[in-house]
Amino acid sequence: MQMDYLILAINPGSTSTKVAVYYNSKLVKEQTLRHDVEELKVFKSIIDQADFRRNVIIDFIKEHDYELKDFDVFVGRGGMMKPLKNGGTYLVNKEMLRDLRSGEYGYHASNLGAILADGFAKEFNRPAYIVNPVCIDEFEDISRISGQKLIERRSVFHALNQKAIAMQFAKDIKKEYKDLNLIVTHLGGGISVGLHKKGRVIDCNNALGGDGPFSPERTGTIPTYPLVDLCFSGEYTKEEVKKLLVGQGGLVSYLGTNDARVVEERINAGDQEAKLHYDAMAYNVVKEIGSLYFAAKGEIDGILITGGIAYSDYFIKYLKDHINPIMPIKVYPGEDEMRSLAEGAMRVMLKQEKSQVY
Ligand SMILES: Nc1ncnc2c1ncn2[C@@H]1O[C@H](COP(=O)(O)OP(=O)(O)OP(=O)(O)O)[C@@H](O)[C@H]1O
Ligand SMILES: CCCC(=O)O
Repeated sequence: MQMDYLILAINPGSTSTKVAVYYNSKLVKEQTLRHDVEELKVFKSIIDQADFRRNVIIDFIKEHDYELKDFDVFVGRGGMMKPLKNGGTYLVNKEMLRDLRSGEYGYHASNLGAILADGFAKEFNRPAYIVNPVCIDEFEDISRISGQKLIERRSVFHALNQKAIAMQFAKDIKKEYKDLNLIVTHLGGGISVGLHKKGRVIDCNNALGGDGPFSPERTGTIPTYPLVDLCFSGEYTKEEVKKLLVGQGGLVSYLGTNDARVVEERINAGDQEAKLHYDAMAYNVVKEIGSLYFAAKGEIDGILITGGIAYSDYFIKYLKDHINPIMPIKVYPGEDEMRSLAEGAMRVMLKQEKSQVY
């Protein structure tokens, strides 16, 4: 059995495409290729971005003197598919690609993970996988109840990173993930706050359309009656309304950017509008963490903060000022998604784990 593998990990996010080369579990090269709102605006749908993101990845590969045929395995972030009861590594198959392309379960940048990995893999007859997709569903029944029988709450969140960070924290304190109760907050283009009870994410805001805090580019929970009025105003198509909620919501709608660093530059230059809306985003994150803290009766072993915005001293100070008096937060800036993708693929290649079938 071959024991050494060169892996290409592909992680399409709402504001970036992250690409990494791993030699077995060892990181060789990693790059975050950022996409401006304007750059992505020209595409009608996320699936239409496939060629654009594929070319960006090919440029990365060439720049680092690799060729596609050098890779033994391709692994992508998993997207919006039917709810999956089991976490882990899934082989990309036809049914999965069909659901990701059709958008039957929704569209998100991560739908492109399997599509791009499969496209590369097919050229050289290599396998393509996804790991812990955003549709992992470990909700308890009580978390599904929305308040309207026709609408059920769904588990859609940054499963790959939330789980990776939760496991990292468990390791740091020399405990097992399955023995801990945690609140994990991912602060990216989208924001998710999950309640992890003994290794299962039993509640979480739906990071994609959406409840919970607003994010750099999404509304999260908004007043429902005005939303109904907006839908029936005749001014917007269904797709346009969805875009107002995801893509053109949150900071984008107030400040015209999804880049928290740009917002902070404006705050530093004295822009009060920027400060008000950025603080409001932090305020809403605090409220979400607080609600899960009490939902868990305060029996929480750690409150963890991760994602791109966790690099921000300003944002973290706001969270600390509000949360630390109850329980000190633990900050893991950025994400561990690329390593999680590579390790998920490795476990299957080394036959330590069987890949799951979608
Ligand atoms: N040093 C920093 N200070 C403040 N904000 C930052 C910093 N670095 C990145 N960010 C912000 O983090 C956000 C992007 O986070 P991240 O890279 O985790 O998201 P993504 O992968 O594009 O989307 P998602 O995580 O929702 O899939 C952007 O708003 C970006 O401006
Ligand atoms: C589930 C949402 C993932 C993202 O925001 O990127």
